[in-house]
Amino acid sequence: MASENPNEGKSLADRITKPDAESTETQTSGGADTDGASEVQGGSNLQEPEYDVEVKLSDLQADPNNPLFSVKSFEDLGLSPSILQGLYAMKFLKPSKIQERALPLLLHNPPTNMIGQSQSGTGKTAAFTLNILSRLDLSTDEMRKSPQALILAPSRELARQIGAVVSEMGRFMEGLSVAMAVPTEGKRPGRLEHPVVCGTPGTVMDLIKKRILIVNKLKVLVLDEADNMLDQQGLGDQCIRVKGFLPKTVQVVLFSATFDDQIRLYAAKFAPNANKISLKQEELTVEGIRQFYLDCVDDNDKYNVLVKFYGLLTVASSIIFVQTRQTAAEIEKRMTKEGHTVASLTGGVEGSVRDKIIDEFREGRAKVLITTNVLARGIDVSTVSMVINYDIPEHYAPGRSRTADPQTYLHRIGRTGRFGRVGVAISFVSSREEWQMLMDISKYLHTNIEGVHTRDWDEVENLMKKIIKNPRARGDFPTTA
Ligand SMILES: Nc1ncnc2c1ncn2[C@@H]1O[C@H](COP(=O)(O)OP(=O)(O)OP(=O)(O)O)[C@@H](O)[C@H]1O
Repeated sequence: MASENPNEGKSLADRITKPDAESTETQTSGGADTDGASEVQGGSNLQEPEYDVEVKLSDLQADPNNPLFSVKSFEDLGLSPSILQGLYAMKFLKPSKIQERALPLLLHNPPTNMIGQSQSGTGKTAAFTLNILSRLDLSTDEMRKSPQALILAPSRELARQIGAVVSEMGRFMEGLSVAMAVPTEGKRPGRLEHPVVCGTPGTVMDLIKKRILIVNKLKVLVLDEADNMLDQQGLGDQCIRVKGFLPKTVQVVLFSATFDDQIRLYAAKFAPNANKISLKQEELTVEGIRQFYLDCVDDNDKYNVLVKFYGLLTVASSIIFVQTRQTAAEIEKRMTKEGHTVASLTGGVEGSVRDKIIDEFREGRAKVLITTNVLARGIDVSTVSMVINYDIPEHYAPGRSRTADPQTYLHRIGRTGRFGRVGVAISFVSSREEWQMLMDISKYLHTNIEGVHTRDWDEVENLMKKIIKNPRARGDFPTTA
């Protein structure tokens, strides 16, 4: 089907310099102390040395079995010169598979809804952002002040991260500005007069009701982490209410790394007649994330193992996921006492304090982030080379036997291994029940989670170091004896 994208066929303006390939607010809070699920943000710049990144990334993007593979270039996708300029400034040389597949469908006119699935860290943000930027009308002052695209995300951190990506990718587009719709301290000065608005559902709903956010010119609605947004009662209701205020013609775009069968049906109602890009169950995990589990004697022993682990390893950055805010606070206290610089961010923290904590981690001032599921999704910090599941992710079902939550596991471990990098995910197991939950996750994801013996810490150290040393996934990992 031929694309009717208005930018198609336009030649590149001379001023665009393509980099040389050779050189180159959370509303989620599950229970009293167990945070729901949400995500973080991230700058889009690769933080590894350029020569290393470029050479190896191009290998990955030439492999048809890799989620980063593509045959087309960004120019082939019919993007405008100013957008291409933004992409090249970010050192995006080639689209990933999801970008290459989704963009022609998203850009086609008349606009069609989309439900898109792709593994963690494979560039879904750019896929929906490029559609938004391509559809904006910034030709008049009035339009530059009219919200035309709305992006909803489950956490304050993820909303901020996406907002930053949109601004960066569109920085050569005259008249582009992005407004954040996340909880603020104090009163808002006035209307949100920006073509792109990015926020969390509760705040967005509130701003629409107060007529601070005027939505009658809205063309695109994106739900990032859509399964999570539609699945959680509070968030789902708010998303539906927000959509109810938007013009009927709005293009609804849903993206996530996971859509289980039930949510898929629901998503199809939220985004009717959508183009769909789906993954098979066995395609959900990315090759670069090596998964292990460590046996701990009991719940108390988990902390000893954690300290031992951090005593051995100096990894670039790592995230420790726990089930409750109390556990997060306890680990923070104890690790700080041991001399580690850690940051802890849970649903109990609010507003701009959250921004400070996540920025501290992003900028590498704190190398360890302790968090709950509130940051399980979307966070993009490329230096994260290790994720620890201090507690195995499980569904909150009081009074019933414990059941594993494979989707949350997948999102948590996906905070490492971003865009072809390698990473290690380690889950702590302190009972037979937890081991069974982990095996259920492994079966669900068709993935191998290897046991590591804590009897021989030298071996543990060597293994982790070998994996983390290699910045890109190449399929030649060392294996356990
Ligand atoms: N075409 C590209 N070339 C180079 N880097 C890219 C490209 N597309 C995206 N990236 C980088 O890859 C990283 C991961 O992208 P992104 O955060 O969009 O992943 P995602 O698919 O949304 O992951 P998640 O499911 O965890 O939310 C980001 O740092 C982004 O800047």
